[in-house]
Amino acid sequence: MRTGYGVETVRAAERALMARLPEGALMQRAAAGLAAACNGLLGRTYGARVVLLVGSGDNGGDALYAGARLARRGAGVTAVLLAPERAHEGGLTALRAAGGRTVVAPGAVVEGVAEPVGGIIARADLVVDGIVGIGGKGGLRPAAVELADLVREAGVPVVAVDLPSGVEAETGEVAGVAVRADATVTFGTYKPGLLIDPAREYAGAVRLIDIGLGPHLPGGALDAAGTGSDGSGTGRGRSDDGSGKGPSPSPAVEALQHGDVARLLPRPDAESDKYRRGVVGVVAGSARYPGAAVLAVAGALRSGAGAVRYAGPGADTVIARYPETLVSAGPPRKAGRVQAWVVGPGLGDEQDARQAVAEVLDSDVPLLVDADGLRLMDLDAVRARTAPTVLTPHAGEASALLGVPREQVEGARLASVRDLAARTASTVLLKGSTTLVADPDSSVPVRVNATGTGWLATAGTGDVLSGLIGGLLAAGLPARDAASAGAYVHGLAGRLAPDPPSATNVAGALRHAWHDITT
Ligand SMILES: NC(=O)C1=CN([C@@H]2O[C@H](COP(=O)(O)OP(=O)(O)OC[C@H]3O[C@@H](n4cnc5c(N)ncnc54)[C@H](OP(=O)(O)O)[C@@H]3O)[C@@H](O)[C@H]2O)[C@@H](O)CC1
Ligand SMILES: Nc1ncnc2c1ncn2[C@@H]1O[C@H](COP(=O)(O)OP(=O)(O)O)[C@@H](O)[C@H]1O
Ligand SMILES: [K+]
Repeated sequence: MRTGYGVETVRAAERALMARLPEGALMQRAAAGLAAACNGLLGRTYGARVVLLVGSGDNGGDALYAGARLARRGAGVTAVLLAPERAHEGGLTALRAAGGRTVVAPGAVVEGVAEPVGGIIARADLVVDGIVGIGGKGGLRPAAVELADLVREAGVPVVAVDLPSGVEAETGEVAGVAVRADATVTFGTYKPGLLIDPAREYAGAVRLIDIGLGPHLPGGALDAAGTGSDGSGTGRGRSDDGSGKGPSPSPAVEALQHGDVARLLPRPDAESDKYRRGVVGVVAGSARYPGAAVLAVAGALRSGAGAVRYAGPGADTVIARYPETLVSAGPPRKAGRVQAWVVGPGLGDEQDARQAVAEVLDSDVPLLVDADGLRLMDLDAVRARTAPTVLTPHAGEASALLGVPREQVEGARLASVRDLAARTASTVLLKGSTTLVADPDSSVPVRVNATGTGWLATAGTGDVLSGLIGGLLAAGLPARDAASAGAYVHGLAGRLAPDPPSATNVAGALRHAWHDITT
């Protein structure tokens, strides 16, 4: 499990750890990791030109100490100071002692000493972005924007310290200009912003440096380095430092990894039969969109469920393509017993479709609602359900349900998915470049899936996903696990399918993804 913690939680863990370490030790660990990553990126440090962008906080301090280390290995290091009088003192001293030099940023609020730095940045072999880290608030200030613009125009390689400056650590939102990094070296734990778009895109390749924070984070998680997260996300907090600030008792976000998904996927045993393995019912497709029925069934057939029932007008098309499906042309209530329903892909909006959605909403088994089903469902009926409900909107569908513009959902994906889950009392999977899965209980970490690829943005892949997750629900997975494991397998299938894949190819590649995960 990869976990991302919010800023208050990180700070509480940092305080608890710092209380046990000599002054400055933590920053030295961070700087050592950062310098090692820079050495790796530079290839040859001796003689390289390195430019540090240095803000007034500890993020700038990390950059300065790392710069000192690079200077001692023969790099020519120049620190561009955004606030010369407030830059980290120890870091400045270390850099100067190592032979590094400092210049004042053009927009810095000091009189008469600013130097043009555009040329220095343009000639750099590497820029280290230490403008601001987890202490950042709101969009970058004008002087920082000016530096970010210079870096973008220069097109030189950039390493961000802890976070790309300008992105929101807590949410993954980006208000205005932010630094675009090729790599981000982050300390102690991932931050949600490093895992969620649009911020994730600014971070480039993220490297986590273990600075000993893990045991002080709730749940004792140590992230991808893999030395301690129990993956339960229950997070009995050990981070309480007595400050009374009350950090969240669990990670804000978590991302399943191969091993986690392998443990979740159903596996038949000696006692299994097709009913015990779960029967999933698919209500999808219409005269207008018959293909959606086939694609949703294709996903369900590769979900590990014991059987797939199809109910609706696409029965003949489905049986012709997949003879193993149990089909009926009537309404869902006449289809026979199922352990979970999938409703919505390509359903259209005729009266029959409306009725079918109402019927499955009324059922007492887990239910996934997608696509047209999201438009046709009655929200009060959704909230009144006793069995788990999973909604799988893309940003457009989520915006309609929330009554906000689509851009607002795309810019604030974490807040949107949480809001929708709370409002609908459902597990919500928000599709897109990073798929998010939120539980109706807001204290439960949001799952982030990053296995996808832009190639998945093609018609019909969402239908395959619905069938797959529905099958996992029928097999008995809890809603959040079914949705996040389904997104993981589906994203991986998108990568394993030949480029450029169609939805049919993605469905076909599900078995390769499954095999890749479980063996
Ligand atoms: N936690 C850990 O375990 C460890 C943390 N470590 C490091 O410490 C970092 C956190 O340091 P931090 O707390 O000093 O905050 P930081 O990110 O430097 O920003 C504060 C400064 O930025 C300024 N500023 C604010 N918003 C701004 C904006 N929009 N645009 C421009 N400027 C803005 C703000 O100015 P002010 O509001 O005071 O005028 C203030 O001076 C963390 O990210 C990591 O790198 C590691 O060393 C070791 C382990
Ligand atoms: N840029 C992207 N990167 C990765 N995955 C994406 C991207 N855009 C869309 N996807 C994925 O593609 C699928 C598209 O689903 P959906 O929008 O419902 O399409 P359709 O309704 O045509 O089936 C979802 O799984 C979504 O997460
Ligand atoms: K930074």
